[in-house]
Amino acid sequence: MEATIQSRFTNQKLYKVPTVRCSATTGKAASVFFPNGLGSNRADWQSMCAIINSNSAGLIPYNSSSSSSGDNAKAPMINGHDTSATLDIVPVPKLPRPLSISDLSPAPMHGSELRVAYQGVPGAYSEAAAGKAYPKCDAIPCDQFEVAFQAVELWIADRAVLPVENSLGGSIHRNYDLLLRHRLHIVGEVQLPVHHCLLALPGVRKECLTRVMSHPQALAQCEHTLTSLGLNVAREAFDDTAGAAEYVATNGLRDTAAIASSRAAELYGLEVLADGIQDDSGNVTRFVMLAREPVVPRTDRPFKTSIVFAHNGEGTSVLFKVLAAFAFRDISLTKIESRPHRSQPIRLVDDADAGTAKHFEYMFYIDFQASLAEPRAQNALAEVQEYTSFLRVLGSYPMDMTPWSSSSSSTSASSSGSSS
Ligand SMILES: O=C(O)C(=O)C[C@]1(C(=O)O)C=C[C@@H](O)C=C1
Repeated sequence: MEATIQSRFTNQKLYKVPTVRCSATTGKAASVFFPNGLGSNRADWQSMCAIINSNSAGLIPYNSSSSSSGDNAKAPMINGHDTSATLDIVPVPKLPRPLSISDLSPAPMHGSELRVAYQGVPGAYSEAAAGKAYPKCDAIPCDQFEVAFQAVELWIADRAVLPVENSLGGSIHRNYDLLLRHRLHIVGEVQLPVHHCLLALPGVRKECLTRVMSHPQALAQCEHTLTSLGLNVAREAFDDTAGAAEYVATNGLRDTAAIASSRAAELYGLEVLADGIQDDSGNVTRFVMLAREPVVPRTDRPFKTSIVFAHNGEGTSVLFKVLAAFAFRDISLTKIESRPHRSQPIRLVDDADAGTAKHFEYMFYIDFQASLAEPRAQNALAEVQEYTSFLRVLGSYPMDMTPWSSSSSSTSASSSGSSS
């Protein structure tokens, strides 16, 4: 398991192919027991989560031996551009280097501040989200989502803050899949207004640009604006927005712009060619906070609960029954997402006359607006369990109730009041 994509000494990306190895699913059924009336103390709650997680762990173990493609990697030659042709190299200040898989030895770093892992380099929106969730935290950059999960599991970090959905681009599927494969608990959420800028080296004009680099979500969030700015540029995916800015700066690329935050422009010495280039001024990304221990659910403030379940191929009726279990108890759903069932992606149905039908199998993720301390939520889940072959509670946590303001800066670190 090796992933050297960042030089330890120069803070510059080298981009050998990352080889993160993640788990596969086994597909065995698991059961979950919901006592009628959950105890209110931490011990009860933790033992309940342990039951849930031991069941889900049996179904979908996390191990590091099977393969996955990992996050994007890049070679120094991109779309025929020789990135070694460095012209005006802007001096980039020494910033914390993102954690790599190779850094993940379980030696805890002790300190008084909460250590919060995020994916990306300083200046990424995820760093701002970490600051919003935990205002005085020590934010730890990680080069992949997977590494942020492992940093918490191995006690290198106390929390991870990871994006799960964006108002324009939709769900960040990789993190849904990783939530299932790891055993961390969702302990909170923050919603971050995302305000993108077009950044280039000082003196570069828009007309000189042939390429724009950024995180795929950021490229998608600015698609129409790029066209309306008259930019006829190739879009190039990068691991994170600030990483793209750093790459443009350290390689002196005068034909390439990055889409990133104004903080990234300051950090990497780039100029803002255009400000607020997201296609919708209300562009917002929702992040979840992850921890090794769950929070004790409460009823004195708005809570959300996130679950994931699978069923044994009885068509749409199961989904209907699950939704009804919430609807009849007046519990609002705030999100529903489906992902391929990794251990059983396809179900074959033989029909003597018509041949073999191939149905896709899914994992369903649901967020609902209730605390697991509420009997109506416990009863709904007890009912859901009857219809499903696998059920796991990912977390029951305080909702982000920050007053909505689409214009507030994504890089300001105001408290959401939802820290756990
Ligand atoms: O690249 C970054 O700066 C990130 O923090 C990642 C990310 C994402 O994954 O969606 C976060 C917020 C924005 O939606 C764009 C990119």
